[in-house]
Amino acid sequence: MLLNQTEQEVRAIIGQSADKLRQKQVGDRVTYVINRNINFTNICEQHCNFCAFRRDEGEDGAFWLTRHQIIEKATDAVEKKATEICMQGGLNPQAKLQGKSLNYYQELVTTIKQEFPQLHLHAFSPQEIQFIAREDNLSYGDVIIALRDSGLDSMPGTAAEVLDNKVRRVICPEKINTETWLEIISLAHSLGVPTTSTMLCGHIENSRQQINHLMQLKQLQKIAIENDYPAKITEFILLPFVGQDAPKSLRNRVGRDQPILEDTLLLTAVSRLFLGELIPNHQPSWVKIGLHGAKEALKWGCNDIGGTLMEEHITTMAGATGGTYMAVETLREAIKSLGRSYQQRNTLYELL
Ligand SMILES: C[S@@+](CC[C@H](N)C(=O)[O-])C[C@H]1O[C@@H](n2cnc3c(N)ncnc32)[C@H](O)[C@@H]1O
Ligand SMILES: Nc1c(NC[C@H](O)[C@H](O)[C@H](O)CO)[nH]c(=O)[nH]c1=O
Ligand SMILES: N[C@@H](Cc1ccc(O)cc1)C(=O)O
Ligand code: SF4
Repeated sequence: MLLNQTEQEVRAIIGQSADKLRQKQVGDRVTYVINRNINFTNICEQHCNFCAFRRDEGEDGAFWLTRHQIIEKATDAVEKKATEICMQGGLNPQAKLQGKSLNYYQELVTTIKQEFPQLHLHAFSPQEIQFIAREDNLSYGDVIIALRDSGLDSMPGTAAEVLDNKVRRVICPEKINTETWLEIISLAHSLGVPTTSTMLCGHIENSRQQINHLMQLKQLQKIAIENDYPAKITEFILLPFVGQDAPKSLRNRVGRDQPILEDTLLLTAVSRLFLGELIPNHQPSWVKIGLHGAKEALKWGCNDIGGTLMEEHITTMAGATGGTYMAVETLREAIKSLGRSYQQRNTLYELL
């Protein structure tokens, strides 16, 4: 099993194989996207054991942005030439309009899209879709169609964590299970909404569970392609767990504050080898492993350096040290220093 290799020389060979495959599949060019995160609230009814972002209503540090604040952030993003807004939030049962969660989320979408129709709105994880459906007693399809028709362009494949119900019962016992995550992502593809895919790694999961996670992503992509769905998975992003300020239960069990870069790189390489031609775009998270780590990951199978983000709260609140904003020039310099060329892309990996 590749993931169980501990010797540095053996790991290096796995990395080189992934790097070669990356080169063959997508060439040497490294892409980036100019985007802005907007986390509209951190008030959340759930209590995931890795999450330092969530707050109860009224608790210290709880926030809930107004429409005006959201427009201000989007305006600033457009001034900085952003093509994408990435929007996710806590699951806040108070976030309703005329008694409906869907109305509130649709208003989030139209707030941005009416003002800036050219912006690509990448928003709402499968967990958020399930939350709206449950609150309003709607089907997942009803929710996705309504948001899509209001202007939602694509969805983050977050909330995947590790697609293993045993792991989920420990790290996110209140979250949707594996089957529901897969169902909602596949439904989005069939309804013409592209998604990304992620894995929250480096906590309690074992290598068999990591491989099984990748296998399920592969299967999802096969379903989208074989059924000729109008959308599919655009990229894979490894999200290494940051434990420093995460809830003590998980932090102490994992026993470390920051991700181990060497392990992240090995999994980066194995993900490239394993997902193969089905998911050709791979992105590291500079928020979680730093720009230095992201540059390394570009030698271990990644071909994209991610987004400018402009602000980041979720893992920064967990103690991530990678920063919250990367200027375009910084991303380009990082790519150039590897002897590779850079290219701006949009959310769907079309070159700009
Ligand atoms: C915070 S949620 C926001 C959307 C929504 N509340 C949900 O859970 O789907 C987005 C993702 O952030 C990631 N995340 C949260 N805390 C993290 C941590 N301490 N380290 C690394 N990733 C983390 C998880 O993968 C999670 O699915
Ligand atoms: N790695 C992180 C991301 N990545 C997502 C990208 O920025 C972008 O939205 C995607 O590639 C679609 O174009 N976003 C975060 O908020 N935090 C990360 O750590
Ligand atoms: N917001 C997620 C990262 C993310 C965002 C959008 C994506 O499509 C994928 C990953 C985090 O901080 O962990
Ligand atoms: S990961 Fe998402 S659902 Fe879980 S507690 Fe954090 S904000 Fe809430």
